[in-house]
Amino acid sequence: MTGTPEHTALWPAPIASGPVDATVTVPGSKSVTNRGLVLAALASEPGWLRRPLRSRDTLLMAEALRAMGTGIEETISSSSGDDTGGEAWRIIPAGLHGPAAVDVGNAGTVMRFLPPVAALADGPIRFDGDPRSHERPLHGVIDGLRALGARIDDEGRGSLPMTVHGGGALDGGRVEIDASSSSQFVSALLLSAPRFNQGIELRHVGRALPSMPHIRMTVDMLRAAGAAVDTPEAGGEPGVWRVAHSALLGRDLVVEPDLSNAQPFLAAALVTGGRVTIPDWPEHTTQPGDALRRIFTEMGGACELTSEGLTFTGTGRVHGIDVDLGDVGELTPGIAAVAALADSESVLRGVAHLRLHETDRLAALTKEINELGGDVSETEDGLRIRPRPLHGGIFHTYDDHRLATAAAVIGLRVEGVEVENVATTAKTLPDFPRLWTEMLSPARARKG
Ligand SMILES: O=C(O)C1=C[C@@H](OP(=O)(O)O)[C@@H](O)[C@H](O)C1
Ligand SMILES: C=C(OP(=O)(O)O)C(=O)O
Repeated sequence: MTGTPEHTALWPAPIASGPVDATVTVPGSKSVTNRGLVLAALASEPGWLRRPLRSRDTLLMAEALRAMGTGIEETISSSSGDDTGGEAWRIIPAGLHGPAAVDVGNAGTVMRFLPPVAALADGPIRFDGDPRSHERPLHGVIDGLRALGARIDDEGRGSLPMTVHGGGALDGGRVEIDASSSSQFVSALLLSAPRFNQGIELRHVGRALPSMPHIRMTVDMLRAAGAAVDTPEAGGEPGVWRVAHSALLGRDLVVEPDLSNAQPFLAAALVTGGRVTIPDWPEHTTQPGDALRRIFTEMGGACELTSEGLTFTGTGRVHGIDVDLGDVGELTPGIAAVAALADSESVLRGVAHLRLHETDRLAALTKEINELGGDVSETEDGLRIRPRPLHGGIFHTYDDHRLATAAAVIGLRVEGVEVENVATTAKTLPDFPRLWTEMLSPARARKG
């Protein structure tokens, strides 16, 4: 959260005139798309990403990899050759090289996953991004890469902007990092590790690691690309991951829908006592958004996973919740929005690291919900939310996509909520306003 917001464009959040009843097709996962791009660029043969997410974060990733020499062709695939239809990206790995400039925007995945790739490239790669990217932690990646043999010029900042002087190869080997401020430090070093001469033995030292499902996603995707990975969970040493040096295969990967971006739509079913179906909800996934089935059920709804997708049904009652969100931190803004509309108090724990996300999410949610008449207070590691009758007003979003979608959820039940800079949802869900309006439009309501 920084000073007075500069964006003045206001989007009147539509109120729900009754229970929503809709099917909402959610675009691909940001986390899977950006891991898929990195692994494909490091592979020894071309690969495909089908139904990739096309949003600011993923386009920045694609652009950065192109700048380092990777071929990425964006095509609309026909039904022949695959049964997914729609958009498909062909990724053609090539010798990675500088000089190049990478704009990370405010994408944690780009600013953290790409410096190890740049260390493998030949030549200088300059990294910079939005002002907020200078404040987001990067020390685990910088210190880790240096310990593995990389040359990085960050002018002593320990953060962006910086230049990675790629030497065309990296020794790799043993390294210790403190990844308690972001799981992405671990994912970043593991993703490129098969290409390090000695692979990696990565040890996390420090407080608890957040976002474990995202680390599992990294490990699963590495294994699917042919890498040999040892994890603490598979009977390995606690806090230690090992990746062997190996070639990576080019894959043909269909990207799952982004379950964290499904959150506001499921929340709409919950807070209006309606029903929303998300097609293609995966039966098994490492995405943290899958936890919404449990969390939103505890908050008063019910869900059913069928061949049609996930159908979530609200009952008209919304309960508070006491929950540790350390594993699923990116769901916090959406859960806070629902909690502000509940019939009892909520305590959201385990998310102190959200103070260093797109904005200080704990401060921003507290301030903005309280300005609508709410009673939210920050705890050491989260939020305490006591529901109060809310009123309309401007909800500032601090360039944070999840603040904007959280505000839209509140706006379903509170007349006169105006969301500042709803366009910031383009970070991961450019179509959000259209999808939201269509969900609410009677003409689009589910038939039968
Ligand atoms: O690896 C990933 O794709 C992500 C990991 C998490 O980061 P943190 O561990 O920094 O919270 C999550 O919040 C972010 O949205 C995406
Ligand atoms: C924390 C998030 O993003 P990033 O990948 O930029 O860390 C998020 O999407 O909620």
